[in-house]
Amino acid sequence: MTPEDSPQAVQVSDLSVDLGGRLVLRGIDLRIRQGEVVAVLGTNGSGKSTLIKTIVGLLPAARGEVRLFGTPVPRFRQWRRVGYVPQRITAAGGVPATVFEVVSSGLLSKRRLFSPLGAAGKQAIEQALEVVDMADRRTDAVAELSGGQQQRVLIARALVSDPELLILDEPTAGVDLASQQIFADAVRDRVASGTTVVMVSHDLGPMDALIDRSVVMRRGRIVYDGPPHASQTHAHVHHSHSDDGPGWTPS
Ligand SMILES: Nc1ncnc2c1ncn2[C@@H]1O[C@H](COP(=O)(O)OP(=O)(O)OP(=O)(O)O)[C@@H](O)[C@H]1O
Repeated sequence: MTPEDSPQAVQVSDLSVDLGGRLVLRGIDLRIRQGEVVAVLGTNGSGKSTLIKTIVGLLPAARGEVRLFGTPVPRFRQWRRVGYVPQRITAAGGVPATVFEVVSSGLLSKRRLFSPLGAAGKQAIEQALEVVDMADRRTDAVAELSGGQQQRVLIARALVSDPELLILDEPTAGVDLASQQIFADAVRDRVASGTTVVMVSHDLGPMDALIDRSVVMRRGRIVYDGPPHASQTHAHVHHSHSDDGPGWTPS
């Protein structure tokens, strides 16, 4: 089987997304094969998070479609195959929840709602908490954690179901270097067993070595898709903090 024939984890076809009457994504085509590790790069406001949210079904397509493992997202039900770490938000979302509860929500689609967690589930949660070094905080309220610690809890929630596809939107923003390294090691182990990774990042840090391919966005379009090192001139943009400025300043 040639790489072109291998199964697609993500297929984005002619995707346009409208937010508040503005076309934020325009005609995106992207195919990600199972086992690939893809970085999505680009300036602030270029549409990276919008693309990620549309891939996980949080935003509707105005035109075109997204398929996960061959199924159009509106009909996709196998969410346990997908782990998603959102761009930094408060993990608690205003609801009082402990670290353990938030991580256990990553297993919800694996078991029926309200059915008790089995021993295997508990063990998976403990392992995910160990990976992010939060096991000793398991009974603490997430709202009482620091921002970086909350992000580590979200990472544990995404890893706990051992998903085939990890979709990460700046997963380690605000996370210290030691924790970034621990997370990169956890992702490397999963990649070695065939997990597909799509990751938005402004600073790949220890993840850099894992990337097979980079996609660079600008103003809602893909302007580069290829080997990571050739993307450097496009992407190592020390950002103008606006996509309306004169454009990129390659470093
Ligand atoms: N709810 C919304 N309504 C209208 N426009 C929006 C909305 N959310 C985002 N946008 C706009 O869509 C564009 C893309 O935003 P997006 O968050 O996808 O960018 P990004 O590349 O992820 O940026 P960053 O690097 O800053 O996270 C921006 O111009 C933003 O202002």
